[in-house]
Amino acid sequence: MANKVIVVTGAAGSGKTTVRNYLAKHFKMTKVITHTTREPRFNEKDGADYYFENSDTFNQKHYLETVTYSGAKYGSSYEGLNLAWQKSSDAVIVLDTKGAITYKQKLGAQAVVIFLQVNNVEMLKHRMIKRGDSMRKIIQRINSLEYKRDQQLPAELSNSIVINNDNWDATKQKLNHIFGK
Ligand SMILES: Nc1nc2c(ncn2[C@@H]2O[C@H](COP(=O)(O)OP(=O)(O)O)[C@@H](O)[C@H]2O)c(=O)[nH]1
Ligand SMILES: Nc1ncnc2c1ncn2[C@@H]1O[C@H](COP(=O)(O)OP(=O)(O)O)[C@@H](O)[C@H]1O
Repeated sequence: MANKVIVVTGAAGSGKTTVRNYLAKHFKMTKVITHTTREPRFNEKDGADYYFENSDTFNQKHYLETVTYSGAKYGSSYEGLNLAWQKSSDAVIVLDTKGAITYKQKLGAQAVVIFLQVNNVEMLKHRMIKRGDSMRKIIQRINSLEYKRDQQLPAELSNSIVINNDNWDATKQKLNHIFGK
């Protein structure tokens, strides 16, 4: 079977990580772990949520693409993608919209992009609070250009699957329909 990667993108708090975990659990997709220089959140584990790096170790990997998002560096390595493909032909990765565009350009039909949106952008903030992010981090994020940019579907991703994630049960139904359950 040809290798594929599902790219989940959208604004912070739109539900990307939740969707990724659901696809990994119910559709036997392997998560691609990406690299970041941001600090781990209280419940995050190195190697499971991200590879947490400092600026030296970050620079030692081989990247398909890297971005700066809200003051930290993020990058998806060839090592990470190939490791996922060794485990299953379907992989799933969470990226900002800039990374999703690069993935689509580099991987073409091998990359299937899902863009998540919510109707009310105030919801995004409430979800970050619920997730346990610190107020300082939330304010920094909300004021970042990347956060505002990722609320809109970019023109380069106009052929993506767009899912409104206001309601989790409705989102699950859509994912089950798309991925055949
Ligand atoms: N382009 C790119 N974006 C990434 C990568 N890893 C994570 N991201 C994105 O970086 C942004 C910030 O991620 P994070 O700090 O975990 O915040 P969260 O999205 O609110 O959980 C999100 O849009 C992630 O999808 C990567 O390797 N490349
Ligand atoms: N449809 C939904 N309705 C309500 N809460 C949701 C929904 N989808 C995700 N969440 C919650 O919102 C918070 C942010 O979701 P998360 O998946 O971490 O977003 P992202 O990875 O896009 O930043 C989490 O606490 C998650 O459980």
